[in-house]
Amino acid sequence: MKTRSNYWQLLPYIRPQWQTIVKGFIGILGYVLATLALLRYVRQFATVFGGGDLNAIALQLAIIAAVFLVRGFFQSVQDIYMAKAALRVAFHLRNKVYSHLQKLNLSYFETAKSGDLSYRLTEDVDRVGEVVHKLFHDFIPCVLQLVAIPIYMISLNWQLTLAIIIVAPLMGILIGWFGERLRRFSLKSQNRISDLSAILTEVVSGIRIVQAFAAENYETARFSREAERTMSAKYSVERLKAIQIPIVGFLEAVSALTLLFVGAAQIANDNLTVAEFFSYLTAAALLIDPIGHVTNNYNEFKQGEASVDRVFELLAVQPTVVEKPNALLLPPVSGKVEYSRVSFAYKPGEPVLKDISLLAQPGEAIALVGASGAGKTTFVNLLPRFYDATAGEIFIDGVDIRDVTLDSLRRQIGIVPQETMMFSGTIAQNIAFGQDSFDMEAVEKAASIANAHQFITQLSDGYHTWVGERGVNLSGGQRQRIAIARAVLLNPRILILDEATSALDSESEALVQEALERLMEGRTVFIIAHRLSTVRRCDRILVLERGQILESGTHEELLTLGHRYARFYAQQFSRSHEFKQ
Ligand SMILES: Nc1ncnc2c1ncn2[C@@H]1O[C@H](COP(=O)(O)OP(=O)(O)OP(=O)(O)O)[C@@H](O)[C@H]1O
Repeated sequence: MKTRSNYWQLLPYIRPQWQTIVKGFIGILGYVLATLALLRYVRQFATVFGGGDLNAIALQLAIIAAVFLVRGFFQSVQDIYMAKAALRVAFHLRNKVYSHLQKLNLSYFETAKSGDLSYRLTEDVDRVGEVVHKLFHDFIPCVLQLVAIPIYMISLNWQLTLAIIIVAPLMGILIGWFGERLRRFSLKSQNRISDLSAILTEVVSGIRIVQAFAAENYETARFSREAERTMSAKYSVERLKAIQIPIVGFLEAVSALTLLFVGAAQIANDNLTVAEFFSYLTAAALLIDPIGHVTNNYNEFKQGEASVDRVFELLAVQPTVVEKPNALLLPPVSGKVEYSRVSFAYKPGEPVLKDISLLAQPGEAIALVGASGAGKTTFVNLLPRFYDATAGEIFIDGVDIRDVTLDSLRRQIGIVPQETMMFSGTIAQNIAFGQDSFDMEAVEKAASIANAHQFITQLSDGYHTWVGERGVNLSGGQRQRIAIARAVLLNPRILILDEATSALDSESEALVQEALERLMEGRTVFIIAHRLSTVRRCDRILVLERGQILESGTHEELLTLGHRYARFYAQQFSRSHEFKQ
């Protein structure tokens, strides 16, 4: 059970804004003092009101107008600084969540829904910001007024004040009761919207599959079911609010009527003058607004708590692959890679790699072949520490990869994936991905080596052509060559290549092959190979089966051996048009 609200976790984000908050508080203080001054001048005005001295009345009204002006000024000060502080809290929180997200492991993203994550980073963080804003800009000033104004009222006439506050505890209990329910309903509603947005993201990214399977109606029905759930969750929130507001309003009205009655009785008993009652009524009227705000704020805080929970839930997810506190920088390596009795399991008790040992010399190209699910991807994913081996060690140039910083390790390993992801930006920025500033000449050179220069220069804006979302569409072969250019520019000693399975047209294929060969030259390469031409060219071929190295040797050696690889070759490579020699 939750004992402490997650709101407390916002403190480290609020604290650095203290200077701005103090300025805002000066505004609040000025505002409350001006409100009290207003009550005083209303009382003075009430004494001259019935006297017929128009000059005196005009003077009092002018003073009241001036006090209003001053009060308005302080209100602006408070609004400006508190808004600034709250927006900055949301800004830092959002950045923190985003950078935290980047450090989480692949395993997290394999199960997380991207729509849900983006909702947490946008809507939820916004709502947290709004809550902080409400707290400083609305709640605290209102609470101050709710303290200051009643003190003034008590000093004027305590019997009257007592009449008002009799209903207050009842209201408090009611507000609390409603608030807790609102929080629960809101959490449900928020989760529903998140689910909805997850479906949307899923379908947008997989629209080709949806259309190819003619699953539009199925997806529309699924979305509609989810949307209906979202609607009823929201409806529960609104219905609760709709019940709460009139109940609280009724209690307010009862207090006002009681006040009128007790006021009349006090005047009849000569305990109160009419002017005092005038001022008293103004004070009571000034209380209505803050009471309403505090009620609403309380609801919003309860609703916001759901967002705070969701944001901090994400921040609480710990990466499983972590750097040692005293991790060293991996010095430039020559590219010797050693797997020493490495085992790995995604789920305990279900090993995917079993006791694998391997020594790759600098510059050696190693092809990994094997049936789908044999563990090839898992094997290469251990090297940049996307996952950590469950048992055994991996060394690069004799250094255990768990002893060095992730950054220095990953910078020395280039990866060319099967599907190249383009990020929104220019072609040049995509080639120099992850670098703030880069040398254009080097980018062009890398593109030339990757056989990409020519097609890039033919694009409308050359290297400055926008790609990624809402950018130009590149063909599969062009994307692969961009990925190769990325790796060339990084110039790592170690390379991981995941060969694309989909066939390219023969011209494109030849360009990619040539680019890959240039890229591989002089580097230690692990390549998940699907094409025979690649496999044959490698120094060593590892045949993986059920997480173990079944055979190892050159193409010729393995063919002569006549076991698994030879069968594999006969079954797959010889008959597949993709595996051209
Ligand atoms: N994130 C994961 N969580 C749980 N199991 C996984 C995960 N990724 C892969 N596996 C399982 O681990 C085994 C090895 O998968 P891996 O992707 O390494 O094989 P592969 O040889 O690269 O296959 P393919 O050629 O199809 O990509 C498979 O049984 C797969 O289902």
